[in-house]
Amino acid sequence: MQLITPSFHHPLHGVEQTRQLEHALAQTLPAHTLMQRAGLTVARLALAITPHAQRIWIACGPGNNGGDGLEAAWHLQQWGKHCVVTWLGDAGHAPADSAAAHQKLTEAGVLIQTKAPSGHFDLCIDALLGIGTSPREPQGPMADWIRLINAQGGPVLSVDLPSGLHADTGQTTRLSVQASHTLSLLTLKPGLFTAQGRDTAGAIWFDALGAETHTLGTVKPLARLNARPLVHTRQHASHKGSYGDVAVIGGAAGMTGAALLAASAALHAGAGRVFVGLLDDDALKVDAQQPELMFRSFRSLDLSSMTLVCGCGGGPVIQTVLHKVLTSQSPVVIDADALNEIAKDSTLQATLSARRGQKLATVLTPHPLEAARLLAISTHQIQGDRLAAAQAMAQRFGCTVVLKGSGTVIACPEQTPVINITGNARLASAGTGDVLAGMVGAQLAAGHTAFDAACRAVYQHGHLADTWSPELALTAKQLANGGPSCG
Ligand SMILES: NC(=O)C1=CN([C@@H]2O[C@H](COP(=O)(O)OP(=O)(O)OC[C@H]3O[C@@H](n4cnc5c(N)ncnc54)[C@H](OP(=O)(O)O)[C@@H]3O)[C@@H](O)[C@H]2O)[C@@H](O)CC1
Ligand SMILES: Nc1ncnc2c1ncn2[C@@H]1O[C@H](COP(=O)(O)OP(=O)(O)O)[C@@H](O)[C@H]1O
Ligand SMILES: [K+]
Repeated sequence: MQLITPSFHHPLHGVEQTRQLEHALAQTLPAHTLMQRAGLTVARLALAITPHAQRIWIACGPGNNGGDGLEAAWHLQQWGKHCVVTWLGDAGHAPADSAAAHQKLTEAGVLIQTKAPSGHFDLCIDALLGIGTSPREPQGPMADWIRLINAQGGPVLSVDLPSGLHADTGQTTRLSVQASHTLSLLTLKPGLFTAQGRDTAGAIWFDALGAETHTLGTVKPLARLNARPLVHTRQHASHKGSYGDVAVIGGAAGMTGAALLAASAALHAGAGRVFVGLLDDDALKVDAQQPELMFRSFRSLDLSSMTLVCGCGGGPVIQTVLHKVLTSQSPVVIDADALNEIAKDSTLQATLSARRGQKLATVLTPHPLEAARLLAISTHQIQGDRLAAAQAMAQRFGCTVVLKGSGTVIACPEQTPVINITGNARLASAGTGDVLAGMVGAQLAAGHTAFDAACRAVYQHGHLADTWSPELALTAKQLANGGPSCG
């Protein structure tokens, strides 16, 4: 069993893949073994997180998630805990593993109740729903028990998934369990890490139930967790040309700041030289706070020799430069208003898609609303299945897509998508997206592929937020500078 941390690189399997693995593994083991292992590991974690808990409520649902709870209760009872077990199942109709667990617990003399318990519990174990969750709203006792678990206010350990959270998408029913810990069994599920997942699951633990890593590798995962990027030490005999040039194109009248943030971020993320092509003719010619940045008119930029970060603060006028940017042979990051203009224009969309045939590196960095415009669907639909939405955009435009938000998804045709778990809601502040675009630009300029550049930058962007001092405000400017202590 292990606690999942951002540096943990792991495949994420959805419901279908998890069932395939479960089936394959169960055939190699005596009956009920997987559920017995699940129950034991749940009981062990319960003990680890609340060693002094005496009164424990184990709320068990009608399926095999409930069976895991019954098995856990058996162990906790053996270890001297006062277990209050409630079950929504029916011994005559329960799945075979759960029915066996029910019989074992009954034979041990544990009372299994059907009514909601009263009083306070030192720990609630939520074994109501796992990967069998359907999107229908919980009703009756299931709904009452979820409310009661959430009202306890103490630690809640969810078995496999917080009840109500969908394993594949991270969507929840309106009523769902708010866990402080979740122990994901056999596989890690993508829904734990994106959309509502991170808010409902609490600390996420994983137990492979004895499955070997190579067994998990036999079924293609839906996604992977983003890995901490390797940091390469710079060769002594290198120079600024070794790290590439970035040109930020954007900053229409009144929106210079967004372009400056992206440029500053590219500079601090290691680009050799950073140019700024502002779209406002009356704009800055130099930034005294950041004299390293070189200001040029868009027309005078040699687009063929640099990585282009296009769109930050671009306004509608960005439309006038997009054809030239998209037909350049350079690596390109497309953000913000450039995405909105592409969404409106089928000719630009075709130009964008044509870059794939020329093997040109292209990264799109939409937030959910920009993604919705690109796919001509609603933000609600994007958020309803973020993995599928990022993959649809990557496929449609033939490039790498960074779908931002909690659990940013990075997708690219023919690659397993990646979910990033660094970062937190302190990033919900104006300009942090511009900073990310600049950071992706620096990684592209350093020579990484579009997918790797996106994965590296997204990880680092979130990591900065995770290690930010709690006493200090997180602003985009300081994020661009690499952190609050950096000026
Ligand atoms: N996979 C593995 O490797 C292993 C799996 N194990 C465990 O098994 C779990 C999967 O078990 P599972 O397939 O029986 O599904 P589960 O989550 O118990 O739910 C199904 C039941 O809930 C009901 N129900 C559904 N949605 C509902 C709603 N919204 N509101 C109300 N009710 C709803 C549904 O009713 P129905 O829709 O059929 O009417 C059905 O009765 C898995 O997560 C893990 O914990 C481990 O033991 C060993 C290894
Ligand atoms: N709640 C959150 N959790 C994690 N990351 C977040 C959260 N809110 C915002 N972010 C990150 O902050 C950045 C915001 O980007 P964006 O919405 O484009 O902002 P802006 O347009 O103001 O620059 C993205 O990288 C996004 O993933
Ligand atoms: K559960």
